Amino acid sequence: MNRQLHHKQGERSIPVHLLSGFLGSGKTTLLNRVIDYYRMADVKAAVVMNEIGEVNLDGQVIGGDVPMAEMLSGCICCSMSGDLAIELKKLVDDHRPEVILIEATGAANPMEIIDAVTETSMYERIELRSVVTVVDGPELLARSRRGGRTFKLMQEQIRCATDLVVNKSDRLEAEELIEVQQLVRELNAYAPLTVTTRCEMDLSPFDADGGEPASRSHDGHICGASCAHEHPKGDKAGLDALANTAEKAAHVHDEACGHDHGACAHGHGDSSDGHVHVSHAHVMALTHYLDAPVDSHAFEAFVKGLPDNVYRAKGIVTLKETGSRFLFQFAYRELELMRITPQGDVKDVAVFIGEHFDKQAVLAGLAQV
Ligand SMILES: Nc1nc2c(ncn2[C@@H]2O[C@H](COP(=O)(O)OP(=O)(O)OP(=O)(O)O)[C@@H](O)[C@H]2O)c(=O)[nH]1
Repeated sequence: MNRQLHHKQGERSIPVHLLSGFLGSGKTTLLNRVIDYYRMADVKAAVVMNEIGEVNLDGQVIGGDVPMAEMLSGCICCSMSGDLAIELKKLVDDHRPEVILIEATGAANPMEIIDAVTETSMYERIELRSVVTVVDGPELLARSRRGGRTFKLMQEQIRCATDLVVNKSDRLEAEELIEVQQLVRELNAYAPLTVTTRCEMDLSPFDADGGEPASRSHDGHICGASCAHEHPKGDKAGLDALANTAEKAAHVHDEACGHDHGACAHGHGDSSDGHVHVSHAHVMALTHYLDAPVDSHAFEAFVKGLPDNVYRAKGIVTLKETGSRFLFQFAYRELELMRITPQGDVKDVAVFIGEHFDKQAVLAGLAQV
């Protein structure tokens, strides 16, 4: 059934694009490009930013002209999915945007967010148009060799995409790039796939008035307009079993919505409580406010020496040498500094994200810079 019928005849739904992808894969880089694209086309966009840490650092690089809802200190895919509905409604009521972009935390399972957005679309004039998953090419390759929970989460994010962006191709050899594409294709054979460096790509999938609503087919695959294909059931043996597990926990949605939830053929974690959910509780964040400028060399050495299980760090620091302020980004052992003039009253801060790392050791290291 046409979901637009939930709303007054003739009233257009606001397209929502969800940006998914693991921590540091390039979601904010893509978000910036898309916002610029909308600016040039004079399309009024609004953004929902979600960060695991207590501060919205990514929001610092987005211009102040874009209405933004911030959801901090948690992950919208679980504890905050109710809040997402409220934030979406508020954005629509207060700003009447023509398009909404949601950047999920890199630890988010897109399925839960997809559910929250589609639920909201039943009473608000919004419509999930695409789920764009940015894949960190080198990281996916490395994780595929090691396995583990983080690799599982990355697989979820790939499976649920309507559009796939294999990013950081500059850090892959030609044969590695082929391997990454094969890996991605095994997980999601349907979504259009673009290989990028710094998410440089054709942005027409984000056109505000183009495309069909993203919808979930019977086999759980979510597809958009560009997805003109048959959806074979159980294209991988293991997926059937996982889909069955998901089915058990499916809360069948209001009939009018035209689809039942939980039928997505993707692997989840525990389902002991009957609620199937991939566990990313192993991902933890440390937010620390800095009360003094840092020495640039000592800071660089500290960040580069962070333990391997801290796989993402970002923040704002003031450099002792010049007194200027920088946004720092550390993803997969690469550090980048960008000079900024923070908007509003923003303190110097460092956020570290990783798996079971020793917070005290990180703080002790930071105290030395
Ligand atoms: N080498 C390389 N670095 C990239 C590329 N794309 C993004 N980066 C860098 O990777 C880091 C993380 O990029 P972001 O766009 O902030 O990633 P994100 O997915 O928003 O990160 P989280 O919000 O922490 O999940 C930044 O330092 C980017 O400049 C790329 O194609 N190649």
